Amino acid sequence: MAKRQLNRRQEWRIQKIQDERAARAAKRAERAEEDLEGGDLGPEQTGLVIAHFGVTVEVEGDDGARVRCNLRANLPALVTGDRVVWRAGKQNNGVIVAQLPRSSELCRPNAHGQLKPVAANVDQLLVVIAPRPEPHANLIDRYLVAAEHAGIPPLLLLNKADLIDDSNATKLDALLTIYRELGYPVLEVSAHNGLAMEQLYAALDGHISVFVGQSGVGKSSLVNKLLPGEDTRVGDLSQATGKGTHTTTTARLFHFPSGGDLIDSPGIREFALAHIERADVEAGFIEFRDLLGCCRFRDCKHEREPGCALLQALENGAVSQQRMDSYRHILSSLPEKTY
Ligand SMILES: Nc1nc2c(ncn2[C@@H]2O[C@H](COP(=O)(O)OP(=O)(O)OP(=O)(O)O)[C@@H](O)[C@H]2O)c(=O)[nH]1
Ligand SMILES: [Zn+2]
Repeated sequence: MAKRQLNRRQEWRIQKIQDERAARAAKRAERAEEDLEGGDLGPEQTGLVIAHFGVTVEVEGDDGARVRCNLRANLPALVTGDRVVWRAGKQNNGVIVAQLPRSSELCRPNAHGQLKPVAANVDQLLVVIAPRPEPHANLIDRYLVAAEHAGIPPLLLLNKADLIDDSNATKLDALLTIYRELGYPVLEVSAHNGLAMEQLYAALDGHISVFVGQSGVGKSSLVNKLLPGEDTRVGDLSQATGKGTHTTTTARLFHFPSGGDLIDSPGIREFALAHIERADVEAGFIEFRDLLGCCRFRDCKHEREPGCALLQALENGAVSQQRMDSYRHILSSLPEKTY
């Protein structure tokens, strides 16, 4: 009973905080609208959301200047990477007046299990692997399925190429060959000795990329090398409020000096399969696509059914055993209801 009361009280306090926040946001939006009507704002211009902090976002104008903006009341939630139309205010502030269409959305379930976009317009997913920790094909495949599902082209980045030796070269090569044959680009680099960094710069140039991959493969090392002098762990809430630095977990967009952008946050690095359903997994294995719908039974689960097009492809080598194992492993890890 005591526990329940405590929970209710906590719920009430959370609700109160949320209500107050919403009221403050509405007030700000109202003021922004007043400013608009008063003609106090500059002309409409386009910009890029480089970070968002609750109800305000940091926008980079096309001239590179960064401005903290409120959102006009009728706008949907914006995320890092969104392109917007905005108007500058008088004190390094501004108002977003429109959101431009997104080319892609990276979504993750929030604390309540609802799927929410966390980054927009990402057009390259770098799946980082390394000789150590040893890569797991089914984890790579999870990222590839997630990338296919989101419509974001993936690139496999083998970091720590300096650790390739006689003990692991054959196995790594066999693994990477599967992906190369499927048509996925593969790049071998080393954050430590700088191997193939020029090729990495070229691969990043002109794209908005995100890095994903298991812990310890060297994502931070790569990001630090690509963004020298930039503290990627720190948000800059402070600049506008003057209240000291504030480490944030919100996604943030960075410009690589060599060209291209990165959107990064701890949450994005964990982007994987939480929200994906059976049909998406099938479609996410690109070599299955032409075969889907060709099985004798419409509801074929590709286990041991006669006339199964996937099993046939496995037998004749068009589908590799490793990818089939991965597919089954991923399916078995999905929540029951989606199976
Ligand atoms: N030999 C070698 N070691 C590397 C290389 N890149 C990173 N490392 C090392 O690998 C370890 C893990 O690197 P991190 O950059 O922290 O890896 P991460 O993927 O960011 O890990 P999480 O933050 O846990 O997700 C560190 O000890 C790095 O020094 C590389 O190219 N070669
Ligand atoms: Zn089948």
